[in-house]
Amino acid sequence: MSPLNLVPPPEPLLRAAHVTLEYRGERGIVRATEDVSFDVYERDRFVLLGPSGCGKSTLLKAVGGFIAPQAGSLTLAGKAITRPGPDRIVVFQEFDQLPPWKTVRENVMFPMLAGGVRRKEADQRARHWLGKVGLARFADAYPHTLSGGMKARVAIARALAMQPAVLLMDEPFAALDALTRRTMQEELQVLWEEIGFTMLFVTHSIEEALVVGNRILLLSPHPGRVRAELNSHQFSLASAGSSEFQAATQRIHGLLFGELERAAGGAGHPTKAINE
Ligand SMILES: Nc1ncnc2c1ncn2[C@@H]1O[C@H](COP(=O)(O)OP(=O)(O)OP(=O)(O)O)[C@@H](O)[C@H]1O
Repeated sequence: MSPLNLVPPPEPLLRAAHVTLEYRGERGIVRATEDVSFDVYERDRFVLLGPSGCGKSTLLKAVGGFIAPQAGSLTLAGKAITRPGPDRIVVFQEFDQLPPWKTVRENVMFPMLAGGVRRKEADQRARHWLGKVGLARFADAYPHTLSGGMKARVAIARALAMQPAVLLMDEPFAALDALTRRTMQEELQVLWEEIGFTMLFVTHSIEEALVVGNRILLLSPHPGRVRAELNSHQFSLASAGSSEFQAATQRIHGLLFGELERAAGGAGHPTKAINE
């Protein structure tokens, strides 16, 4: 034992190390992110925040195993990510990803059955998770009869029923009206408190990042590079109107856009590091 009796820090569940991502098409190479590094630990609600086009979705796709980095590496529990897998399930904002000819319960069962889970167990797990998101009564309804918020809940139930190591969420609430969006953020928080899953959440809304996340990675405009990383566990929907919340919003805005606004002659906020 070392004389200082130091406890080694926990290993990250998900590690992005110097990740550069590119698209190669007929019109040449588009660099989406450059040299991006971050660590996600178990039970983190880790948010990728940045302006449109900074490569947030591309990073999520790479973590999902749909595209490979040009440089750097992505590892989950120490193993290189090389392909999609049931340990990383993505929830998108296009809820019409729910096949309309399947009932809500069949929609939740579908990926489990495709992954080899027996029908009886898939059915039990679907009912369990639909109960968790408050949709037990709608198990036999068809998606077109549901509101946008209810479809979002089905997508979340379907993802969590797969028991992924990391839940990947790509602007899942962006298409919802403001009130429903807030409700969904709150429900996600309640689910997380109850279950304690690990989540990687993409958004370009500063307020959403502060409410949903416990840690936020700020990315620069295209191509996305890391601007800063900060803790945000002290914020929730309840604190959204507070002066502390407003101050954090302003500071993040400055970190994200300060240089751009100064370059454009605007009243930008100074880019100072956040060391919380
Ligand atoms: N399939 C593709 N082929 C070529 N370029 C792409 C492709 N998908 C995205 N890009 C480009 O890669 C860059 C990053 O895109 P990405 O969608 O990851 O950004 P984002 O931060 O998620 O943006 P938004 O918030 O608008 O969704 C952009 O310049 C985009 O035009």
